[in-house]
Amino acid sequence: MEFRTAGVIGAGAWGTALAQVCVRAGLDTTLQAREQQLVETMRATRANDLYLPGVPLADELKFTADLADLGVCDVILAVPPAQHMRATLTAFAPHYRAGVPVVLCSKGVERGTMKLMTEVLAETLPDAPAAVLSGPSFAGEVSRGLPTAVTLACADQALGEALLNTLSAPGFRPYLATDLVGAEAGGALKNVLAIACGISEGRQLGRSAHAALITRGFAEMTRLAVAMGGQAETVAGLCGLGDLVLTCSSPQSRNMSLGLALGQGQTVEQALAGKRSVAEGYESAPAVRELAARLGVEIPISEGVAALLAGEIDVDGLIDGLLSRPLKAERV
Ligand SMILES: NC(=O)C1=CN([C@@H]2O[C@H](COP(=O)(O)OP(=O)(O)OC[C@H]3O[C@@H](n4cnc5c(N)ncnc54)[C@H](O)[C@@H]3O)[C@@H](O)[C@H]2O)C=CC1
Ligand SMILES: O=C(CO)COP(=O)(O)O
Repeated sequence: MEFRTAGVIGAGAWGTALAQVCVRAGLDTTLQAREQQLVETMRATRANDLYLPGVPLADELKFTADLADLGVCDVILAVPPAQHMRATLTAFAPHYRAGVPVVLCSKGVERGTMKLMTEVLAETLPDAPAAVLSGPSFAGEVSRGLPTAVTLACADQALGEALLNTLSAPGFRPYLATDLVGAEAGGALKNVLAIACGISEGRQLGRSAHAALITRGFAEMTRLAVAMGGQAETVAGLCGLGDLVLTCSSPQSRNMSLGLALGQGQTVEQALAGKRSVAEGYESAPAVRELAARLGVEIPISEGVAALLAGEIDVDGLIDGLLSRPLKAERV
């Protein structure tokens, strides 16, 4: 299996950064943006000023607004916000070539259906071999070539190995896994938990609270992932713990910075006002909450964040609720 050409769907910050990685990996790469104007600007300025300002884009990178142009690619990376994955893949379906692997790079759970991106893929492109790419990776850092390591999950070992070789690039080191559900659960949950860490930071609750939140957040991430059919070992890797630590530790994270604003007293509307970029934790929180309830899994931190975002409680209510839970044995 050899892949020479890559098509990246979605020219937000992460799609753009991954397109840079593909070029660095030696792939002939086309980045698709839904905004025609952005395509023209990127062609003219070699920069994505809308979603990833200040990063010079590789000379070899090609741009298009037309999904049909990706129909010839050997591998597809799907990077729209999770809530738009279904519509995006449905629009791509007429151009999809059977057998071409689709690497899902978005982090979230679909609202309403509570489905993971692999399930959305199976319903929109039923014949597409799936992989999930997820891990600690801020677009701004990766696009500049700063190093990181991520999880690449694929159920088919041979395809997984081929994708691993295809997508590894200087400074970008994927590790192979077979557990797609675990990889997806980690990426979706860490965004909700990062909002909680941001709130703690905004309220100046201290480093101890921060560490306690990450640790108990990891416990609930593991519980939910396992109940969904994933493996605890996967969640303990880059796509779970790794990404949780990153996202909870830096205001570079859109999710953590949303929490910071809430902790500092802004309303949800104020904190999101004028934002062009997506905070997936905000988008996925209701679905994560519903999923956990359906599976009978306790996720008190994420549940509290979902309740706060839904306007059911305020920040004090969230903190009091977490600190007044019954005392119990420490376990996952
Ligand atoms: N930014 C980052 O550092 C990372 C982001 N991700 C994930 O990548 C996914 C995409 O995030 P970003 O690239 O950061 O997005 P972004 O926040 O930079 O940009 C928003 C994107 O949403 C697209 N969009 C808006 N409305 C749309 C619609 N109706 N249909 C389809 N697309 C629409 C825009 O065209 C744009 O590409 C998310 O799931 C995110 O969690 C994963 C790893 C790192
Ligand atoms: O997923 C990310 C880093 O791995 C990006 O996090 P944010 O979406 O919170 O910015």
